[in-house]
Amino acid sequence: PHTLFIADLHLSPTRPDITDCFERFMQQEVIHADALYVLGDLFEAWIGDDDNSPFHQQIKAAFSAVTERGVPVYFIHGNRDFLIGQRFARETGVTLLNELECIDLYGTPTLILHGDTLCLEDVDYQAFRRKVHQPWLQRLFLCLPLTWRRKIAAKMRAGSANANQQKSSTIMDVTPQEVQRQLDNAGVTNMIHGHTHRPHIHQWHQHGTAYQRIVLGDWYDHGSVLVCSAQGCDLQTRNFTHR
Ligand SMILES: O=C(CCCCNC(=O)Nc1ccc(S(=O)(=O)N2CCN(c3cc(Cl)cc(C(F)(F)F)c3)CC2)cc1)NO
Ligand SMILES: [Mn+2]
Repeated sequence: PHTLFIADLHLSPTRPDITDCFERFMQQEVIHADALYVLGDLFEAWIGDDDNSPFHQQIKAAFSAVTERGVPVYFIHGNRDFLIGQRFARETGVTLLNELECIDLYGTPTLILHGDTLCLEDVDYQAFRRKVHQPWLQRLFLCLPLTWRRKIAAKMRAGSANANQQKSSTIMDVTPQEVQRQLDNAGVTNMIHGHTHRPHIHQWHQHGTAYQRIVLGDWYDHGSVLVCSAQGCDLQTRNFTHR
């Protein structure tokens, strides 16, 4: 019995190699798991559940195949796919979670989140996030014709790509004080998140207590999967096949 965690796949029609690896992972591994948690940035972009392209249908079918076999799949929004909604959940059987959740991981209470809310030094991003998380703006955006949303999204992805290149790598990492604050606020000692694309199992002590923070890796040039069981957690890679 084991539980699987992935994040930051940034699935897009331009990267069929990532999609192939993801589909193989779903068909061969997730069907045998207790559960799968997707901790955000599953997609490189998401402009509404009504964007029903063949690519989106392909990914949705991969989720339906495992949820219909009784394997629960949970999703936490990332900074890219924050507009994934109830229609996607209904069509795939995926359960949407809040941005911060505490789960019982084989007896260890564990805080799970995407991780972008831990990066307090990236003030531009935090301002962007506050803006696009306003319910009225989300409702307005989702009312626009898909063609308009596609144009706006293309501009914004170009914008965030070049903004990211200019940021120093440290501001793109988590703020340690915020990590500790979130753990102590929840009263737990274990955390799993993605977003920073810096896979690692961090372990430290604070006032005589042992803490652990597991960061999931992105799927840019190979898959990254966290396999957790009663025996503990193991951060693993999955190779892409040559196409
Ligand atoms: O990625 C990283 C590094 C950190 C990068 C941070 N930057 C980042 O995430 N940027 C970004 C995220 C999503 C997209 S998008 O294409 O999916 N899409 C664009 C249009 N969206 C929208 C929604 C609303 Cl409510 C309102 C509007 C409005 F009002 F502007 F029109 C637009 C919906 C989402 C484009 C860029 N780490 O993993
Ligand atoms: Mn992210």
